[in-house]
Amino acid sequence: MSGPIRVLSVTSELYPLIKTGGLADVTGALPLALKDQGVEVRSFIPGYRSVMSKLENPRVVKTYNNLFGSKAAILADEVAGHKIYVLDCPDFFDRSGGPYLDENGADWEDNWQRFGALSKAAADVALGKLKEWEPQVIHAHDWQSALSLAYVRYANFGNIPRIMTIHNLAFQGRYDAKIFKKLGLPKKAWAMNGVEYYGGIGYMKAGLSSADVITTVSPTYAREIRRPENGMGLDGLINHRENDLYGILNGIDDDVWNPPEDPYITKQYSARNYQMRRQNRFDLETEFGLFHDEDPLFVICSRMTWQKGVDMLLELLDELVPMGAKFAVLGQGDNAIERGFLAASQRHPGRIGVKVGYEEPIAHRMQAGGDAILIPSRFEPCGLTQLYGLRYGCVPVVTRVGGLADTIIDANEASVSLGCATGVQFYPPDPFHLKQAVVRTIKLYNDKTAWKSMQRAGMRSDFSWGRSAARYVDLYRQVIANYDAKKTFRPLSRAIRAAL
Ligand SMILES: Nc1ncnc2c1ncn2[C@@H]1O[C@H](COP(=O)(O)OP(=O)(O)O[C@H]2O[C@H](CO)[C@@H](O)[C@H](O)[C@H]2O)[C@@H](O)[C@H]1O
Repeated sequence: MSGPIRVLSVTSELYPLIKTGGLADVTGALPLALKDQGVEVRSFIPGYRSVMSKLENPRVVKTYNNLFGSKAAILADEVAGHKIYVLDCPDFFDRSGGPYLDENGADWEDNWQRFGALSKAAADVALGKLKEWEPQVIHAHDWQSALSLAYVRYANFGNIPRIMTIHNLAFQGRYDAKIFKKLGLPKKAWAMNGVEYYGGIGYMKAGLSSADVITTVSPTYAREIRRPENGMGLDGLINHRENDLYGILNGIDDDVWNPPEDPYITKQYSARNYQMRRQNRFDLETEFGLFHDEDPLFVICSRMTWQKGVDMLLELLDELVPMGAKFAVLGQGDNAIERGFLAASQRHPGRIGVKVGYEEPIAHRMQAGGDAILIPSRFEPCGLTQLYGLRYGCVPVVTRVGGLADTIIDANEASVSLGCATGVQFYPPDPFHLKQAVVRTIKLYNDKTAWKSMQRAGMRSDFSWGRSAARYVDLYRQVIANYDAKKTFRPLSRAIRAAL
């Protein structure tokens, strides 16, 4: 094959243009890592207000008079090293509030149209309707772009290999059956192996059943979602697709998350002089209104949702503070959880500091100044904040689930004596085991030799994108090779699957 592999990545978030969570970090970093490995990724994203304001030199490459009832255009641009196509559709995307939620935190009522339109227009690009560029693979991320694979699959003309990546199965985009007619898909798509899902429409379901290959963001999560307790109703389908399912661990963008050159922190440092973190710790304590003392400083930087298990921590705070733990908390999400943390900070001034909101610079300062980052997730497809913690010498304390299980080496007797422990793991995710983990962490923190060794081992570990990007390259190569002249996909052989 000559020239770079051409991939269209379809996503509702992309750092640094629009981010609400880890999806943006991955779709922002992976294309750059793939560029170094001979893949040209162009990303297809919605023209939210914040995205439109960051465009530099947009060109109109396609127009629509009626895309789900609205006028729209596809713009091409290059921003922050990314080649992007932006769906400019003011009716759907030019509004205040977030990408998925309005200012009151409710789902936008027209999300099915907004992300239906995104998917339809992305499928047009995939099917070669732009004169300037034709991709060889379409790669969709999460439910918001999943329908693009169905549009490609059911198109009358053209077809290319279709890859679906699950970042989080908890969000699925489920809608009433009555929207089916408005999606513009053929009747045959209304089927159990199509877009129909428990009598309605499931966007994630449609993506999973239309994909040639499915990936998720860690090997352990790939196994977990095959079980009813983690499959969120899709475990049956996922088991049916077991031969097409791959777990590829996320990496981190080590230019963005880079302590020696992080512009957001007071004192830059590296693995060699990480003691300089002390100044960052002091400043973080000041920023969160915490006492300056030697007690361990736990940081939490997370969406405030059931998934993240932060409600379990809330229950325990009144017991943990007297044990000598201090907490700096940054997050937003569930109102009851946000209120709970704010109330706890009132009860324990100087020991618990809380900021409700989304602040990228503070997220960096927490990693650079915290002693340990707490991630008590009930499930975690990969998790990125533990990887940032490793790189910043902020020791991760995590549940042994999903990507957290794959990336952290628990501090047991063997790993501590070998100097390869990088964090603390606990299981199952419940308040009792969380409390034990915090107690164990405080003990380790007070053993200065063990603690330094954990920080150093974490900072030595390499979770940059290189290796994982190489797995995506292999996958792209294989799916392209397995498309025959009739443009149908031959499932990958067992030997190839094993090699991937
Ligand atoms: N209040 C706040 N202010 C500033 N920054 C904040 C913040 N709250 C969170 N963040 C940042 O958002 C990102 C969250 O990363 P996670 O891996 O926890 O992703 P998330 O659960 O959103 O995404 C899903 O997708 C990713 C990507 O595949 C998976 O790793 C993950 O398991 C899955 O649940 C990090 O960059 C973190 O620093």
